[in-house]
Amino acid sequence: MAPTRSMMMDSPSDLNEFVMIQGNGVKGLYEMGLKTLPKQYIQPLEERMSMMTNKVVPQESIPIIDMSNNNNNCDVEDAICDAAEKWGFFQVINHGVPTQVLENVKDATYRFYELAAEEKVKYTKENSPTKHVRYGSSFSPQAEKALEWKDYLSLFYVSEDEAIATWPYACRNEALEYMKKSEALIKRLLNILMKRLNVKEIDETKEAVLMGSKRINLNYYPVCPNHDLTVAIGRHSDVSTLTILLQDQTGGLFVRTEDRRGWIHVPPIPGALVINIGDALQIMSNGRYKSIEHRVTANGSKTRVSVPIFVNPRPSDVIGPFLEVLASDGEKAKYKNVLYSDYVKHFFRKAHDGKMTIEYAKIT
Ligand SMILES: O=C(O)CCC(=O)C(=O)O
Ligand SMILES: [Fe+2]
Repeated sequence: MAPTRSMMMDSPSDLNEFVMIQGNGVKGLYEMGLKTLPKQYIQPLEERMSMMTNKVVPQESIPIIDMSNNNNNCDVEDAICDAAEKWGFFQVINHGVPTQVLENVKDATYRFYELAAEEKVKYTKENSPTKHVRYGSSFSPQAEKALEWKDYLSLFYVSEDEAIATWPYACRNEALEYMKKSEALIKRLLNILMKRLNVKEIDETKEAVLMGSKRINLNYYPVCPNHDLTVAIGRHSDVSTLTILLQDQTGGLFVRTEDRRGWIHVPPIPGALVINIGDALQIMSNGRYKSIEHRVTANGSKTRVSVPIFVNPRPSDVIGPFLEVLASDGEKAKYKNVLYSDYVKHFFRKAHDGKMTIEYAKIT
């Protein structure tokens, strides 16, 4: 029997069957014409953006950095390192990734989600032929206090051949092209950030630990009924070294203020990319660069897509503060050495919980 709207509202197992097992995602819920939010998505009061405790600070903004060659390189470098130290988040323009490549990957995101559920379901945890390709909804359903209004396709990059053989046809060329064309930007950013840490050269070992593996996610946030009662992504910081995020013109990404009392909106800028420091780089820089909490609100009138590239250490790498950072002025290590795959496992074991993940690596 086809599920009805009222079944969906009342029964967690029917909802799970429809969203996850059949692969309809929250996109399917939206397309059913639900007028009220199923209770599984209702977030506790303190997590809702409409609460006073989650004050939006409209006068604040993260830095917007023009990376074009016309600018004094030293100014650009300083702006990037300052932003990484103070905000952990910034936007870049004139970054060298062609606008067409960005437009194409957004179109490809829509193309994937417009596939029939029977097609998308081939990539769920239960069905996917490879653990490197995963289609899902919400974050970590078993662990969450409440579900999130989000569908995702997560693609772990191993090699071009493997990507061509296993990534969904609807989006694989565009996702690969976006990864390839952002490589120079990633290297430039990491070189700049390393210089301030006294790391003079990114040799093979450093390159592996900084950017030895990559994951690209195609996020889809459909229009949401009673959007104030839920979130699209709960508070978290990324476990990456760096994240390169492409967002569309909808808006909804918020970053924690420095005093942790409020949230700053990251305004969409056509052609820009949002860059944020992840936990791995906070650890490697011994806390010099900040991995900041962020979240995404659900939208009551517009569908939103975003495409982050998570630049990560390899799962088998051990990460800890770089010796160059500690040597510079006899600084004490704030973090211990941890196996990166253990760190990531720790992140996925629990619900989105702001900045708690990094406690795992802290020396107390
Ligand atoms: O959609 C966004 O703007 C942010 C996504 C995000 O934070 C993530 O995927 O980790
Ligand atoms: Fe994130």
